[in-house]
Amino acid sequence: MRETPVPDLTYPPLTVAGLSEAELLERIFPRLNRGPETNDSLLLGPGDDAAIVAVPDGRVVLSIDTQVADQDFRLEWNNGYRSTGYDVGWKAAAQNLSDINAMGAHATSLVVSLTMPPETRVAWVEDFADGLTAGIRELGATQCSVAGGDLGRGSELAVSVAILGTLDGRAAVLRSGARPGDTVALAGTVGRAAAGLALLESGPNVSTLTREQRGLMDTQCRPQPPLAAGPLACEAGATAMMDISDGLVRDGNRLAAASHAVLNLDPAALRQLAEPLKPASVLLGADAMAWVLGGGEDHGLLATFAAGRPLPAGFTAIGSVEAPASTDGAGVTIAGRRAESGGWDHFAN
Ligand SMILES: Nc1ncnc2c1ncn2[C@@H]1O[C@H](COP(=O)(O)OP(=O)(O)O)[C@@H](O)[C@H]1O
Ligand SMILES: Cc1ncc(C[n+]2csc(CCOP(=O)(O)OP(=O)(O)O)c2C)c(N)n1
Ligand SMILES: [Mg+2]
Repeated sequence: MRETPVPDLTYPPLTVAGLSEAELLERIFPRLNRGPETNDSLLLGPGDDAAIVAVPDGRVVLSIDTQVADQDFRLEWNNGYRSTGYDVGWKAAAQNLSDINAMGAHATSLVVSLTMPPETRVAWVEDFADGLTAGIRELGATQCSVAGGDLGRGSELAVSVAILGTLDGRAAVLRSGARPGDTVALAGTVGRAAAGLALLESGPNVSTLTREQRGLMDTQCRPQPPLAAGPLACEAGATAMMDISDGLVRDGNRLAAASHAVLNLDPAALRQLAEPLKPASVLLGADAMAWVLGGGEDHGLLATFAAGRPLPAGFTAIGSVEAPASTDGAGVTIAGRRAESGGWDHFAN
């Protein structure tokens, strides 16, 4: 659990412009890598020109993801909630750990770059470091350390994380291996982060929200990707896998296209996924099914498994893989009918 943050009582509040880079780093370093675990692969951590990591498997899984203020989060949302540094640090960890999870791997280290306007409070940056550390630990990525990073000044607050992972000798699970007859399965949630985003953007004031509604907001601000499920799916012989960051149908279309297949989803399974989102959808006059089909950022896993195989822990069947009727017929269908895409596109949305 999160420790109660020490309030910043200085007035005016200390901002990053009031410290040197070295002084700011001195405040960040002790907040990183605080777990009891030791990471054998980190040979040299923060403090030199670059970090050094061992790659015992001979291969490294590598990804990068960026969050920019007002594109991926807001410091102040329309419902009055203020994203804490802790939220943004947690989400930076979660969305990057998720891409490693989606290959069937586990994360070993990451580097983080923070671009900040000069008026950013030092307390916010410290909270960011705490959130990053807590996200890694509490999501279960106990072998992942923060190997280093970068600080810079800019007009927008932006956070980039590049992350490394290992497959421990296994073959990765790609998007391209789904075959007709396979079961389509989901681990983690879909639609919760989108419902949370709708509450943050247009919902009633944050102070009036119920526990359930706060929980949806929390999924948007501090997502909980199912990190045990990726390596488990890999070991269980998943034929294809990806994480859902942009929406079930949009991402499902990507997996389907890579596999030259149709993912035919079961409407009853989709209705079950929508059911817990109903109260929030009624409150906002929104469509719970649209959140299930189009909502990104829960970072659940979409995977396919050979028919008849028991699904690994955490996965539920939501459909089956079929052969496309024509060469350009790959995509997602619901009970045989082509699904509308929706979902997130940075340049179209
Ligand atoms: N600017 C870029 N240059 C090269 N490759 C990119 C760039 N942006 C994205 N990609 C690649 O395109 C693929 C899809 O990217 P993205 O949608 O960001 O993946 P994900 O949703 O899993 O994070 C990834 O393999 C990614 O590495
Ligand atoms: C202020 C704000 N507007 C919109 C969104 C919704 N949103 C932003 S990015 C995104 C999709 C996931 O981000 P992306 O950078 O595409 O991650 P990737 O697919 O690369 O993992 C969504 C649904 C948000 N989280 N915050
Ligand atoms: Mg991904």
